[in-house]
Amino acid sequence: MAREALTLSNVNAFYGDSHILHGVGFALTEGHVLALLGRNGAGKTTCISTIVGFLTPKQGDIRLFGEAIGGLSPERISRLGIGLVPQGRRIFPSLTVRENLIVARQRERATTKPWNVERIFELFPRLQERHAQFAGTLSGGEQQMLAIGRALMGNPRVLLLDEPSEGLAPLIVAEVGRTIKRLKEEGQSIVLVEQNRQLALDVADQAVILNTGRCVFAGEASEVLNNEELIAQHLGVYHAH
Ligand SMILES: Nc1ncnc2c1ncn2[C@@H]1O[C@H](COP(=O)(O)OP(=O)(O)OP(=O)(O)O)[C@@H](O)[C@H]1O
Repeated sequence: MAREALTLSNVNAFYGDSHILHGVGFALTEGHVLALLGRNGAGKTTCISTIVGFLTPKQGDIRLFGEAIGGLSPERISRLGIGLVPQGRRIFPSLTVRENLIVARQRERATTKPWNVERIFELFPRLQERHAQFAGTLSGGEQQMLAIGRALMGNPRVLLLDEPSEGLAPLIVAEVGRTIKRLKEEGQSIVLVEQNRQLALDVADQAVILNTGRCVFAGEASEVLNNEELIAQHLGVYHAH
């Protein structure tokens, strides 16, 4: 039976006195892609920050394959197997592509097929071509590939992607979509935060919608795709280009 890779139950999180997440709960099934959707300010990034330990939940439970991780340090959580591709990519601009990957390496977890620089270059041949180039000189799409590669170097059991398509041209966005599908084929469990609803629902199995810090939907991604009412109420209008 499929296991729960990441489970949030009744998570409440604050920035100072501002109560941002109100009883958020959902479960990512192992090997699935879960699209975390919602308008600007709905609490998606706050949710990611709470999972990775940048923010301590005031209440609630967060589990990685059954092990409680809520409130642990970001370093611990990362070592236990949560990988993050942060919003805005955050690569090291003055290190080369290869160096960016090498510094992201972590002590190997017992996995059947650990990631290494060679495997990342197989996944992204473009990065191999540019391996000696300073990362700051890469295009936005290449930087996004590098950010994903850096997260994979930690052999995450769950990979969190925060708005990977942000600021990228449509052709590159499609490539990001193909990358996510390929990682899923390899069994990677993924939480995908996206403003680009079409991309997210195209690759996702599951979907969760946040509205002002509350979960207003959790179910199959296909249930959201054609649910005009749900979309109008919680996601606004999306203009496909
Ligand atoms: N550091 C902070 N201090 C105080 N309030 C914050 C902080 N960061 C975010 N917020 C507030 O928390 C709420 C949720 O923001 P969050 O960034 O999680 O939303 P989001 O769904 O990720 O939206 P976006 O797509 O704009 O990133 C917003 O009302 C925002 O103003």
